[in-house]
Amino acid sequence: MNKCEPLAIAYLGPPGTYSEQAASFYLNWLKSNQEIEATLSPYPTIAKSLQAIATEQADIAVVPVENSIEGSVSMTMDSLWQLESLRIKLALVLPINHALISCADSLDNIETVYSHPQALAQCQGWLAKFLPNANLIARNSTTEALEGLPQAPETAAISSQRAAQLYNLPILASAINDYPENCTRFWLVAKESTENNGFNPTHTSLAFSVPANVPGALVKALEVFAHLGINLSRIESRPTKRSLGEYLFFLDIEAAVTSPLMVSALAELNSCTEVLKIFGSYSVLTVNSESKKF
Ligand SMILES: O=C(O)C(=O)Cc1ccccc1
Repeated sequence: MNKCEPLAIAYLGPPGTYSEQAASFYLNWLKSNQEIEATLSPYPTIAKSLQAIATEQADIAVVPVENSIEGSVSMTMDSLWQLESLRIKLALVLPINHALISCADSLDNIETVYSHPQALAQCQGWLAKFLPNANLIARNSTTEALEGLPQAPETAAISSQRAAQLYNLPILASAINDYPENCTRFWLVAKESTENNGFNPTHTSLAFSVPANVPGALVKALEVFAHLGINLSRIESRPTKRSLGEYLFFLDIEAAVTSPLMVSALAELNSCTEVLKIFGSYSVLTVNSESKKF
C-alpha cells in the first residue's frame, strides 16, 4: 500500500448493502481514531471482494461471515480457504433489519421477490405468511436485487431501509425479518503483511482437513482444545470439493493465536491434521444501531 493513497476498502456492492454499512463503520472508525483516510470500492460478489485483496487492487475487504439466524456464508469460507496470504484483522457484528421494497401498490400484486440468499432465508416465515405464492429469486446482494424494480411493479426486493432511501424506492413493509435480534458478523480481511490495527486479538479462526478414512480423526483434533480448556465459538464443515463425503472443518476459537495455550494447541493440531490454515487472530466489535454513522 502506498502511504499517501487513501486505504481502499472492498465490499459487496452495489452501494447500500449491509456489507457497505459495515465498511462505512470501519471507514469512520479509521478516520476518527487513526486519522487514516479510506475510500469504499464496491465489488459484484464476495469472492471478488476477497480476490481484490489477494491481487492488491484493494487493501481491506469487508465480507459477511455468519448470521445469527441463517448461519455461515459459504462463499466467504470457501474463498478464504482457496486464497493464500489473507488474514482476518477485525470482526464487526451489525444488527440487520430488512424491508420489502417495491413499486407495487399492494402486496397482492407481487409475483417475484429478489434478494441475497441470506436475506431471503432470514425472512422466510414472513414471506410464507404474506407472499405465499411469490417466486423467490437469489441475487448476489440485497442492492443488486433492487435493479429493475421501477420497471417491473410486480416485483419486490428485500433490502435495508437505507438502500430504499439511497435509490429513492418505496418501502412496502418494514422489519420483516423473522427474528428481531437478527445480527450478522463481518470479517475485515487484509494481506498477511498488513500492520495490525491496534486492537488486542481475542479470537482466532482456522480451518483444517483431516487424513481420509481415519476413525476419530475429527475427535482427536477437537480434543486438543478440550484438554487445554480452550473454548470454541463455532465449528462448521464444508465439502473439500475433491470427493463426496470429504470435509474441511472451520473453527472460531476464543483465544489469541499468540497466547501460550494456543501455541501448544497449534503444535498438537499440526500433528493430527492434514492441511491446517490459520485465517487470523482478531478482536470482535459489536456495532449498535445508534453508532452506524454515515
Ligand atoms: O447483500 C447484502 O446487503 C450483504 O451485504 C450480504 C448480506 C445479506 C443479508 C444479511 C447480511 C449480509
